[in-house]
Amino acid sequence: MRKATEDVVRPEIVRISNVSKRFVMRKDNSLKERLVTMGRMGRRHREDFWALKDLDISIEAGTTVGLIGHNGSGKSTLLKIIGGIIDPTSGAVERRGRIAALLELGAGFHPDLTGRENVYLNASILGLSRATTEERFQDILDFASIGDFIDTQVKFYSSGMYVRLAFAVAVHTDPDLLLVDEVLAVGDEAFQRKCLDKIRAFQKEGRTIILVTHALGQVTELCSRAILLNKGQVEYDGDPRKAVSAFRDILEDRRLSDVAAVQAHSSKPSIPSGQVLGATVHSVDLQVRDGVHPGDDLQIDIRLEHPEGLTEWVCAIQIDNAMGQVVYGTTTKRLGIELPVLSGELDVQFILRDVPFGAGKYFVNVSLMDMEGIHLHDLPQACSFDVPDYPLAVGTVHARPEFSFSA
Ligand SMILES: Nc1ncnc2c1ncn2[C@@H]1O[C@H](COP(=O)(O)OP(=O)(O)OP(=O)(O)O)[C@@H](O)[C@H]1O
Repeated sequence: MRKATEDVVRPEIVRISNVSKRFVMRKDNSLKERLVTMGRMGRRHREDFWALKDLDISIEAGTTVGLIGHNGSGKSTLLKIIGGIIDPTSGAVERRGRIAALLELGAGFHPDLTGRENVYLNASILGLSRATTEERFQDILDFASIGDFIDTQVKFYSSGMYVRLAFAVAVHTDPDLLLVDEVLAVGDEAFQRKCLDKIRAFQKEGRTIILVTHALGQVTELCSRAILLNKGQVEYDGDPRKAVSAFRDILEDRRLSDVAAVQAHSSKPSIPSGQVLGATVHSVDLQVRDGVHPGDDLQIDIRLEHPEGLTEWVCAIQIDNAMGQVVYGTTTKRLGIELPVLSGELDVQFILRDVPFGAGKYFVNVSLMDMEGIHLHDLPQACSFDVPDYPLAVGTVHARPEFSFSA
């Protein structure tokens, strides 16, 4: 087995020079338009789309690089270009060593062949001799753990079984460079853990891994470098934590403009039922620098209005993390608060003591409800706050870790 190359100058394993990729999009017009333009189809219905623009990236051997970015930012296209599955429209890609690629499901295996036949076919495409494949076959089978399905045609496999076998073959072909595109998300948790262990073993052996993932925790945990793509260009390249935080900023900008668009299109209720006009959130201790820190008291100021007077009502807050999962919620009803009549505008405040949020971005949603819990008006993502990185742990909950052992 190879040794990690920690203190050696690392050679370049991939060089991407001035790479751009154009796709031609066919615009489907209505049947009427198609009939009218019949015989003159072609260019009028085709549109160039640049999935990647002028990329210059150099990847050193022995590093683990995460490619992140929102849907359609070009991550898979870049990975396919690195793997030589597709060619760039312009620019050059140089690579060294043996490559194993786990790209989209369905690529690489022949549906009519059995798992066993596909292992031999796939291994030979990846450069392994038949004798070596035979030697490693049992290991591949053990890793995939798909049992008797190995002699079934792969067209009958579930997506999980498929990815198990594909990953097992890829990691047993002794690759210098392993490319993994999101496919790991398909397997069950136990298998994902097994794959992550294998990736860690590869790292120790000094192999290079390029990973496309939407699991941002994986990026900060596994990668030594992360590249953030945005509209086919490199937005950030370097420290994984900084890349993830820059990505969250992009996500927030998109979210806010989506929310603004929804609000602009949603018509006001015809019967006046009250409104949440706005909300702000900040740490009660205004001395506190950037963001909200674990242990701070969080203050949410909300402005509500009702034109005619609402006698029995409830104000609710819900805090979501950047993945849209609810992490906290409460209402004035739960707190047993008797509210005054809501007539005209009114400011209310929630103070959450001693908040234990883990690093990341959080969104505050505010609702005005009646006593039965019927929503009279919602203001989703009314405001947001950031909790800075905590080097000792990841996750939505903050807790100070301590560790001890006894022999
Ligand atoms: N074969 C193709 N023909 C036309 N357009 C394509 C093709 N492959 C990708 N695209 C377009 O290129 C853009 C980048 O796609 P790509 O799959 O690389 O994005 P991604 O960042 O991997 O997205 P996701 O996170 O959704 O997987 C998208 O707008 C996509 O529609």
